[in-house]
Amino acid sequence: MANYSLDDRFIRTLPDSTEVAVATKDLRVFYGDHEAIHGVSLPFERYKITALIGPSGSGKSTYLRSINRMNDNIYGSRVTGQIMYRGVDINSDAVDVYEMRKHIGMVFQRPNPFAKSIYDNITFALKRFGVRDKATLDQVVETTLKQAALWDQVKDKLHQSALALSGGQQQRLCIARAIAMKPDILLMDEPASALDPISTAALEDTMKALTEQLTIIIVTHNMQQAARVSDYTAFFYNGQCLEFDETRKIFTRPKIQATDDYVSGNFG
Ligand SMILES: Nc1ncnc2c1ncn2[C@@H]1O[C@H](COP(=O)(O)OP(=O)(O)OP(=O)(O)O)[C@@H](O)[C@H]1O
Repeated sequence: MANYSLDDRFIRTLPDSTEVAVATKDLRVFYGDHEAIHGVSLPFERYKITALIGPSGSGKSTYLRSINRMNDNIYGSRVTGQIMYRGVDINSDAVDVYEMRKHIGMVFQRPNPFAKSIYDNITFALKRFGVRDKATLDQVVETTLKQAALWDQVKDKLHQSALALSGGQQQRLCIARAIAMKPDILLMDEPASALDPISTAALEDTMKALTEQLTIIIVTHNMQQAARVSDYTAFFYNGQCLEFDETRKIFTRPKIQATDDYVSGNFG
């Protein structure tokens, strides 16, 4: 594999007028003594989709998970630096992590519905946060399933097990479940990796439609997908972000050799 210089970087600065949903500043993630993310500073524009790309092991998932502090759950991990959200550093000990995750939700690589009905999957967290009114819950179920492009397929079986749905349907249910909390930001870790092309296309349409109400940060190995859905792309290599720019620039005229080699398939 070519040995790329980690000093060779281009990180686009967004104009001051840009509304930034969340930004990391000098974010470092450690697993024990191993520093997996070496000081990444990136802004994520509100209501846009940003794709995180890069070779396996470059730190994309670690970085993504740190944004809503999922790394807190990993024994021995430590995160330093800032994660600025609405003027608050949510990497601070003072932050209520469960409350914060209502604003910054996550969808994982493998669909992980609860072993409950479709309806209960969507309403579970809302009920835990005290929403009891049936009409309100019914409304949330219908709205979120429509947003996730699943309503027509499941409206007559809302009380059947979510586990009986196909993989693509389960993933869209997990999106409906995540958006039921009305998050401001949705983190998606390779959400289409277990899906067929038709389900993937439906998922990408759903993502684009969701940008009317939220900001998406997605890890993907699929370059066509990054080019199709995202507004910005960040290229990760060896725990660093080497290039961050508008997606069309990353895929047509990247400024960094490593990015060029990666997006054109000449890497490694
Ligand atoms: N739970 C963990 N404990 C210890 N080390 C970890 C853990 N998760 C990831 N790492 C290490 O952190 C580094 C970055 O891994 P990460 O999974 O974030 O990369 P990635 O770019 O998302 O890879 P992939 O594309 O293969 O999913 C790797 O060296 C990996 O071995």
